[in-house]
Amino acid sequence: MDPFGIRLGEAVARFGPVCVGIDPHASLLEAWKLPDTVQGLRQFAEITVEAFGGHAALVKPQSAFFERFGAAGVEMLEDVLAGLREVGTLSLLDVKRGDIGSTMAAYAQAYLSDCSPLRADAITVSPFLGFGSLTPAFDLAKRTGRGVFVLAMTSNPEAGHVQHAVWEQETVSGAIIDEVAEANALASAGTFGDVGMVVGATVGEDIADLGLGERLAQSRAPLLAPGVGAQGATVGDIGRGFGAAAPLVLPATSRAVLEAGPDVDALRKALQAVQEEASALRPPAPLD
Ligand SMILES: O=c1ccn([C@@H]2O[C@H](COP(=O)(O)O)[C@@H](O)[C@H]2O)c(=O)[nH]1
Repeated sequence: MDPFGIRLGEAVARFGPVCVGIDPHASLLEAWKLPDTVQGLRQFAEITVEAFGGHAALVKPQSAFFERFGAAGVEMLEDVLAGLREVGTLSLLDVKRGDIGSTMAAYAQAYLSDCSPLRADAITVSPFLGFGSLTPAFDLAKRTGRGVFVLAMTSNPEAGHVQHAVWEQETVSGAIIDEVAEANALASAGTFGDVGMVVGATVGEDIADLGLGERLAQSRAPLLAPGVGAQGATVGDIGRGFGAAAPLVLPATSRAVLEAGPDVDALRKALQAVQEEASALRPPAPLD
C-alpha cells in the first residue's frame, strides 16, 4: 500500500480537503426519526456510509458514539470501516488513544495492523503521555501505509490551559508541532507527510498569538481542523487563522452536515456546500 500521505494527497486532489464525520449523536438519531438503539445506529451507519463513501477525501467515524452501544456498537463500527474500505474511501477513526508505550503498541495493533477488524486508514492519538510513547503507533502505521493524527491544538475552549502551557520556554503545542515535523522529515515526496495533527478550526487566533503558523506550514502534516459548523468556526476562519499552513488543512465537520439527513442526497448536498467553500483553501493545481 502507498504511504498514507500520498494516498491522502490523491484523495484531496480528487474531492477537496473536507473531512466529514460520522457521529451518531442520540439527538441526531432522534432528528432522523431513528430509535436510540443498535438498530437505529445500524440505519444511521448505513445511510452515512452510502452518502459519504466515494464523495469525500476522508470520512471520520467518532468511536465514542459506537462504543456507547457496547459490543454491538463496536461491531457496527467495524462495518462502517469495512464499508468505506469497499468503496475506496479513506477512513480516519477518531479514538484519541494514548498510553504507555507497551500498551500503545496494543492500540496500534487494534487500529493500524492489516488484519485487525477495526483497522482504519488513520487514527487520532493523544501525545499527553509524552510524544515518545506514541512511537509504536508511528512505527506500525509506517509499516502498513497508515496515518496517525496527533492532538496538538484541539478545538475545545478548555484546551489552552494544557496545550499552551510553557515548559523550558516552549509551549506544549509548539513542541508537538516540532516533533511531528521531525517525524515527517523523511516522508515521501508530496504535499502531506504520514503524520498529521489535530489543530481546531477554532484556534486561528491562538496560532497567530503563539507565532505557530510558519511552523505548522513547515511540518508537512495534514492538519485536521474540527470545529467547522456546530462549534462555531467557519472555513473562512481557517483561511484567516492558519495563514501559510492553510493548504495543509482538512476542515472537519460532523453535526452541521449530518443535520441535513436522513436523506442521502440532502447529506451529499450539505457536504458539497462545505467542499465548495473549502476549495479556496488550496492553491489551484499548476498548469502543464
Ligand atoms: O479537537 C478536536 C478533536 C476532535 N474533535 C471531534 O470532531 C468532531 C466534531 O464534531 P462537530 O459535530 O462538527 O462539532 C467530533 O467527533 C469531535 O469529537 C473535535 O471536535 N475537536
